Amino acid sequence: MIELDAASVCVDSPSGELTILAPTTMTLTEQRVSVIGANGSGKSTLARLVNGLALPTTGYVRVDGLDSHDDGAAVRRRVGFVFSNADSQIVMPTPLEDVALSLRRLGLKGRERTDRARQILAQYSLDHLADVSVHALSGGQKQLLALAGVLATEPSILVCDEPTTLLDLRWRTHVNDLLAALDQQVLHVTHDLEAALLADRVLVVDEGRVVFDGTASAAVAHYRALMAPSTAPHDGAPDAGRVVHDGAEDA
Ligand SMILES: Nc1ncnc2c1ncn2[C@@H]1O[C@H](COP(=O)(O)OP(=O)(O)OP(=O)(O)O)[C@@H](O)[C@H]1O
Repeated sequence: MIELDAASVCVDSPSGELTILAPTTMTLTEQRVSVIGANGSGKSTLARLVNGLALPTTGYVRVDGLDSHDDGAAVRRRVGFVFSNADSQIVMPTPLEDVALSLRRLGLKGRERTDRARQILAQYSLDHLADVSVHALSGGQKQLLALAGVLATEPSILVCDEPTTLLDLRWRTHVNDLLAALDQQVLHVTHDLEAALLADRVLVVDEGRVVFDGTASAAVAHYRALMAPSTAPHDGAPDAGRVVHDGAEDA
């Protein structure tokens, strides 16, 4: 379970303190939560808050009851993070070594760790590439490897920040299908509205605040209206979500 309690993120800028995420309060218990919104709206900031990569300037973030400020290491162990560019995540020369490195976190050593890494690669149909250079992998294979490496650490929650943005349609579908089948709670930041439509709950972020929170279809409709030139965004159906204004919601 993810809880944000008046959590905001501010950064220093040449013109003074800049709020990049306004105070946000919400509890996310749904298995599949998507976050959509324009470029630069604050989606990644929200995602980074959830796994402790960013700390709230005000308020609190708790994951399964653990405070990201006081228990940062425990939160990061619990929340796996997948980036859009797998190159920023893969650090070892071969897939086998990369997954084996992730497994160090679980305390596995030597032969046991190598065997487990091979099993994990096989699970993701990457076993035939176990010992090749990671530079030889396609973009899709790299993203799959990054995902395998994160899931190897057995996180209880997975945060994916636009994991399919750099992938072709076939790989995008493959990665989305894998995410959909996971037992973990998944917070999926995406520009892929088809994927967002499959979520149990969708947050729309705009100009540093969550402006809509509700069912997938209502949230996507809200986002489309927000993005349409010179069209005022309209509220979702009352039972399908809520428009959020400064932490309060419309009746
Ligand atoms: N450390 C920082 N200093 C100054 N501005 C920042 C900092 N981090 C983020 N920002 C700004 O905050 C805004 C939100 O960034 P964020 O990466 O969360 O957006 P996003 O919705 O994920 O965008 P995209 O879809 O393009 O990835 C952007 O305008 C970004 O430039």
